[in-house]
Amino acid sequence: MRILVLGAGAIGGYYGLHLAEAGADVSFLVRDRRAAQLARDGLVVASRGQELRRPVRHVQAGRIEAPADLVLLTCKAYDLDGALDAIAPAVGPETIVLPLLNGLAHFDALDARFGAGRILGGACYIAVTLTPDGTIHHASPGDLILFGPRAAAAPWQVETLTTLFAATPITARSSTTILQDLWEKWCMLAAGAALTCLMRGTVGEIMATDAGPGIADALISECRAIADAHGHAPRPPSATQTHRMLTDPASRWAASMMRDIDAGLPRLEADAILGDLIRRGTAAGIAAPLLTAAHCNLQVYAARAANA
Ligand SMILES: NC(=O)C1=CN([C@@H]2O[C@H](COP(=O)(O)OP(=O)(O)OC[C@H]3O[C@@H](n4cnc5c(N)ncnc54)[C@H](OP(=O)(O)O)[C@@H]3O)[C@@H](O)[C@H]2O)C=CC1
Ligand SMILES: CC(C)(CO)C(=O)C(=O)O
Repeated sequence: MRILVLGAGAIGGYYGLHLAEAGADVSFLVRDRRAAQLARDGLVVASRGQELRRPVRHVQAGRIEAPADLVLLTCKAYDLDGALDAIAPAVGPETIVLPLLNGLAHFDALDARFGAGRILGGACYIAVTLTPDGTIHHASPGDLILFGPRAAAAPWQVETLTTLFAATPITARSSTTILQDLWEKWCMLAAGAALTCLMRGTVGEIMATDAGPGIADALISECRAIADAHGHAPRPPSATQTHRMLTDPASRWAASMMRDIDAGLPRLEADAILGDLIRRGTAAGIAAPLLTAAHCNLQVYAARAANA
């Protein structure tokens, strides 16, 4: 199976490297700066106390010669339009696209461009960061990836990808409930990103304040109400896990959007993760005042960064 990974960033690089290590036919579609890094150093992942480094095949936009069987789409939400232009020559009649972005906002653009039938759903539970030197740091104990068809039967690529992941150390599962999985991940992430970005701290730091635990509960409830209104209320294991994760007094976790703020990145995925959820709430008649305050806060951050 020919796999094209759009982006050799944190997510694309981590999963793509492990697939390549396991012998899969993987190429990375990258831009100039990353192409130079890959040519010089190979793809480098620091994970579980080990450094993995290997040369990888990479290609730049305009140089794609044949369709891929599977495209892994791993850009940030704010780069989606350019990324869709870049992968278009690799999407032939039989190609399947697996986006691994957070949230659900990307599906409208993907479905309109390539047709909903060929767009899988995918969600990752992992904390990985690409540093300026090109190394991908894996900071979470786990690396779960879920993927599956959103409506129709699974195409052959799903089974092949499952087999390929089985030859890696990654925890990977094909799912028959990927839309529900995506909503559960989104609820957890939106509540966690709103909490940690609004307060600019880790969950543990926030739990040590007077109002922190109540605000965490209220954010979880806002996300749940919106998901419920769309028929996707988090199931009990996810609800329990989210509550535990976002109220743990000993936790040093903050959402990746908060890590992006700490790193001074000028662009955030606030609209895809919070704005889109708030709009879906509004459409269903559900107010989300705390999510809205967090989104406003992040819009001010982005405006300041853009004007700096
Ligand atoms: N990091 C994490 O722990 C997790 C991230 N996610 C989600 O995964 C998605 C990806 O995040 P992440 O991997 O962290 O982001 P990164 O910024 O680390 O990687 C994204 C990569 O996409 C590349 N890219 C964007 N547009 C193009 C293009 N047109 N052509 C080629 N390459 C392109 C960027 O390249 P360039 O270097 O040229 O800008 C960048 O290297 C996000 O939606 C995020 O929310 C989900 C779970 C966990
Ligand atoms: C899985 C999780 C919550 C890991 O930090 C994430 O997706 C993020 O922070 O963006």
